[in-house]
Amino acid sequence: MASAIGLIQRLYKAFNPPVVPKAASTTSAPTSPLKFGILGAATIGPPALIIPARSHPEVIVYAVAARTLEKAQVYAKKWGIEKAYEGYQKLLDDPQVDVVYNALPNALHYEWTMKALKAGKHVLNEKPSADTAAETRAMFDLAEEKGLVLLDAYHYRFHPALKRAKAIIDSGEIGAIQNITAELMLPKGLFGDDDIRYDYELGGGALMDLGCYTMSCIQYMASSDPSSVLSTSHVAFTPKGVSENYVPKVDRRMEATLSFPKDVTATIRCDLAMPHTFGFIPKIPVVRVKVEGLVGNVEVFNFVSPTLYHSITVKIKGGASRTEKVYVNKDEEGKAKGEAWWMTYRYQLEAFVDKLRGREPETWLDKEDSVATMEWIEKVYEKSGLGSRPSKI
Ligand SMILES: NC(=O)C1=CN([C@@H]2O[C@H](COP(=O)(O)OP(=O)(O)OC[C@H]3O[C@@H](n4cnc5c(N)ncnc54)[C@H](OP(=O)(O)O)[C@@H]3O)[C@@H](O)[C@H]2O)C=CC1
Ligand SMILES: O=C1OC[C@@H](O)[C@H](O)[C@H]1O
Repeated sequence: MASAIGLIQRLYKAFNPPVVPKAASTTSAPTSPLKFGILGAATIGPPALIIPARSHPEVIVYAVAARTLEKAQVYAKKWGIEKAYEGYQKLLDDPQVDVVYNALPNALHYEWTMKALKAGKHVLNEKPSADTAAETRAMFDLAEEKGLVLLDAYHYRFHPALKRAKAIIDSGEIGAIQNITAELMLPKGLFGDDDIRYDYELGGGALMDLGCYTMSCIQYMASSDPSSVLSTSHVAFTPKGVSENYVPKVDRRMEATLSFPKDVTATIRCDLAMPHTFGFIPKIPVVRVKVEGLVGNVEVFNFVSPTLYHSITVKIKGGASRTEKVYVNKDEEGKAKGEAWWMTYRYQLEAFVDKLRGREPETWLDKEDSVATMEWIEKVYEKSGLGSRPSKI
C-alpha cells in the first residue's frame, strides 16, 4: 500500500513538477539561465527536457524548430516555448540559444550535432549517439576542439539506483563478475510500421533504439569494453506488402552474447515488439539487468525508468537475500541531492547543467563511453549480417 502511494506521488510530481523561478547560476560568477533550443517537434521532448526543465532554476526551454513552421508553432504553443522556427538551421543561427537538444532520428544526430557545435552551442544529443562510432568520435572531437559540452542522453545512467547497484558490485559483495544479462523488451503495438525505429535510413533497429541501453549497461556493469561478439540472433522487421526479394536490414529483435576480459560474458536482449501471448495477450515489458558473481548476484528490475518503480535485489549463494530501492543521491553528511520524483531525465539535466557551469556532476558519460557503445553496436550488427547503419563519414 505504502509503495503504491509512493508510486502515485512520484508519478504525479514527475509530470507536474514545482515550477521554480529561473535564476542566475549558483556559481560565484552569476550568469543568465541557459536557453535551450530543441531540434524536432519530437515526442521525447516533453518527458526528457521540457517537463524536467520546469524544476531546474537554470534552464529555460526557449526555442523549438521543426521541418514546417506550423508544426513548430503548435508544439511551441502547447509547451509554452517562446520561439518557433521553420528548419533546424534557423534555431542554430539564433545567438540567444546556448544549448541544443538534438531529438532528431538517429541518422540525423551526427549532421545536426556537428552543425550545432560549429554554431558554438553545447549539445544534449539523444541516444544512440549516431549511426556509427566514427560519427560519434567526430562529434566529441569537435566538441573538445570548441570547448563545448556534448552529452549523449543515456539518461538511465544518472539515476541513483544504478549507481547503488554498481557500488554493490564494486564492493566485491557478489565476488568476481562471471555473467551479465541486460534486457529491454517491449510488447507489440507501441510503434507503427512507419516509426523511425523501423527505418534503416533513419538509423532504425531494436539494437539502436533499445539495445543501446543494454549495450551501455553491460559495459558500465563490467567496468570494461567487450573483447568480442560471441554470437547473435535476430528477428528482422519486414514491412507489409514488400516483394519476396526484399532484404531486411532492420532488427525488430536482437540478442547477442559478448565476451569481456577476465572470462566475463554478457548477453543483451532487446525487442521493439514482442509478439502477444496466444496471439492476443500483450506481454509485460522486460526491463532488467542481472549481474552474476562468484558468490552471489545483483538484479535491477526496471533499470531504465527506476523512478516509476525499481528494485535492487542482492542474493548471496546459500545466504541471505535483500532488496533495496534508491531514489535520491545522498552526500557524505546524508544530505539529499535530488528528489524521489526526479525522473532519470531530471537527474541527467542536473548533471548536464553542472558540467556546463563548471560544477562537478554526480555522474558523467564521456567520449570514450559513447564511442565504445557505438563501436560494439556496430560489431553486433556486423556479426548478425545486418551491417552497420549507413555512416555519413
Ligand atoms: N531518451 C529517451 O528516453 C528516448 C529517446 N528517444 C530518442 O529520441 C529521438 C527521437 O525519438 P522520438 O521523439 O520518439 O521520435 P519522433 O518521431 O517523435 O520525433 C522525431 C523528430 O525528428 C524530426 N524529423 C526530421 N527528419 C525526419 C524524418 N526524415 N523522418 C521522421 N522524423 C524526422 C521530426 O519532425 P519535425 O522536425 O517536423 O518535428 C520529429 O520531430 C531518437 O533518437 C530516439 O532514439 C526516443 C524516445 C525515448
Ligand atoms: O526509453 C526508451 O523507451 C522507448 C524507446 O523506444 C525509446 O526510444 C527509448 O529511448
